[in-house]
Amino acid sequence: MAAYADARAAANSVLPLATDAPLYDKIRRRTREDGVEAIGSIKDYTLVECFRTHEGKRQLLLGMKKRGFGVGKWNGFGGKFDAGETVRDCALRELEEESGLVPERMEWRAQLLFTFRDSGKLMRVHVFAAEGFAGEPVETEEMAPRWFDVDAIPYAEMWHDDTFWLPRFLAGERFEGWFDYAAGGEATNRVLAHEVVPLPSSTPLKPPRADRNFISPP
Ligand SMILES: COc1nc(N)nc2c1ncn2[C@H]1C[C@H](O)[C@@H](COP(=O)(O)OP(=O)(O)OP(=O)(O)O)O1
Repeated sequence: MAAYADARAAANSVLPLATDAPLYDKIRRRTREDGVEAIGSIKDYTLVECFRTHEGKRQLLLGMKKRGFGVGKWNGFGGKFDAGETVRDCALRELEEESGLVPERMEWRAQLLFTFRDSGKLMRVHVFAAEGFAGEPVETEEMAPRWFDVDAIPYAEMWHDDTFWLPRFLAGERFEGWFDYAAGGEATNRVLAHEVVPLPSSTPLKPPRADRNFISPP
């Protein structure tokens, strides 16, 4: 089972990790040690964290998710890829669809991996920092937006993983992270183990192309 999953993950993992894939190795090791499938299928998402300075304070825009995965939690803006999209295209489209905003500047800063103890699903989330917006965000069918001072982020009402990586993101770091969720993922919202690895300074500021970034389980 584990060998099959490894082969399948390798075949599917067409979007290279920013680093040498040490986190994938650890995830595979966890599968072997626990006998719980950790890389059954890989699904890619984008997530955009929007910043502004308002009345002298640095602020982060979060949206209250109104439906679907992560409903009831504050998060950045993003989602799944449409056919043929690059990572950047997906991030820009999702941000505009969910908030009405188009940024002047957006840079890729992190890649997050999520595993769940009760499923073989591996989620890979490409995180951007965006800045420079003409208007105010609008409420959409998916998100109700609100600006938060960066020293008043509502971590208790967010995905548990945010407590581990968002402070580092706010500090301007670039990294790759792995967050291993307890069974019940969305409902229990508890990270059992995590790792955050800084990206080497030589890492390009844009993600690799994602031409074949459509990964479906066999
Ligand atoms: C599991 O932990 C997560 N933590 C954080 N911080 N963010 C997460 C986690 N899991 C997913 N996300 C992000 C990734 C995406 O930005 C959204 C989920 O996107 P969604 O499923 O809503 O995708 P859409 O294409 O927008 O969905 P629709 O089909 O409803 O349009 O959350």
